[in-house]
Amino acid sequence: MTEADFLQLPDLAARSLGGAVVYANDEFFASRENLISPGAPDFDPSEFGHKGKVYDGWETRRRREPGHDFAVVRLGVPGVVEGVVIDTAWFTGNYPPYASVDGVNLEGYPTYQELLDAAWEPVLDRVALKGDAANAFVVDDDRPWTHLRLNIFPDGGVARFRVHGHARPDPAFLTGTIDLAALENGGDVVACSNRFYSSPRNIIGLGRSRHMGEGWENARRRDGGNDYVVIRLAGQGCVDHVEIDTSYFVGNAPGSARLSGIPNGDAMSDEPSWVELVPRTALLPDCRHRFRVDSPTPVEFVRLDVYPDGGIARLRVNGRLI
Ligand SMILES: NC(=O)NC(NC(N)=O)C(=O)[O-]
Repeated sequence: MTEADFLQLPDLAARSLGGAVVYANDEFFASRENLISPGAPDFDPSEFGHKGKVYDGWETRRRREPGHDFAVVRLGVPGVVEGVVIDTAWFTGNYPPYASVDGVNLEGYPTYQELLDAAWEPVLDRVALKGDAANAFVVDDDRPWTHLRLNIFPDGGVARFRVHGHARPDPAFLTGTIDLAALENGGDVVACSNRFYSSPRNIIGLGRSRHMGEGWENARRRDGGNDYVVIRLAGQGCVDHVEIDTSYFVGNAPGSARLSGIPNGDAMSDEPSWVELVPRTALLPDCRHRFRVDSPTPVEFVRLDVYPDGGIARLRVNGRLI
């Protein structure tokens, strides 16, 4: 996989997916939690605090003894890592010259002490970093991890740590009726007609959106066609009921929408065999719509068509894996 490819995959460490930075051996200058903050890091050249220059990142003190610094990240959902970004934005005279990444796959809810004592495995061997740069590295390892350890050599500051890959949720929690499309359950967006304002992946994220920017918003369409998003479900499943949520899309909700499924897994085929899950139905602005689905055919992909364009806050595809 190339850097361009892995950057398209979800960030498994993102706070919005339940990721957390659970430990750092030192965070004298700047807090470890900033590593997984959303968006690009801020920088105000005039801002100083009691401990020095304020950075939107994780920054350790200058080391005066041998060793190196590290931070431990719990992934929001366990997963296979295809690439990491160690972003040293704004760290120039104080970035770490080298970094490496280790992983561990632990059941349950390990304490930080259990994490420190865990048998970590190398995920990314020691690499050279550039200062003030989004250092991207492809990872070639198909083992799933629950936690990653970012090691910096010997010390310094990292603004953001992004962990791109495929979710591999615990199958023990994929029983009964679940949201087959949810990112946390292993669903993901595989195609989308237009992602001009915001990512279509938002519609399968955790929880409800809090404003328009947390949904999927395409551009105004001027060509007579319609916008769509295709989602690979957690696996083959029978759909019971769906939710199409236009919350916060008031002047820019779709006029109507349709949900179809593809049973054979060939979403990219020119002639997939479509199953109608929700026929084309008028939508209201700023409204959670729920629809019962009456189709016995299991599907592996769903396609949401919006007519002609417009924003969607969330799509929930509730059903049972077969
Ligand atoms: N100007 C700095 O950034 N200095 C120091 N860092 C902070 N945060 O003040 C340092 O030693 O790296």
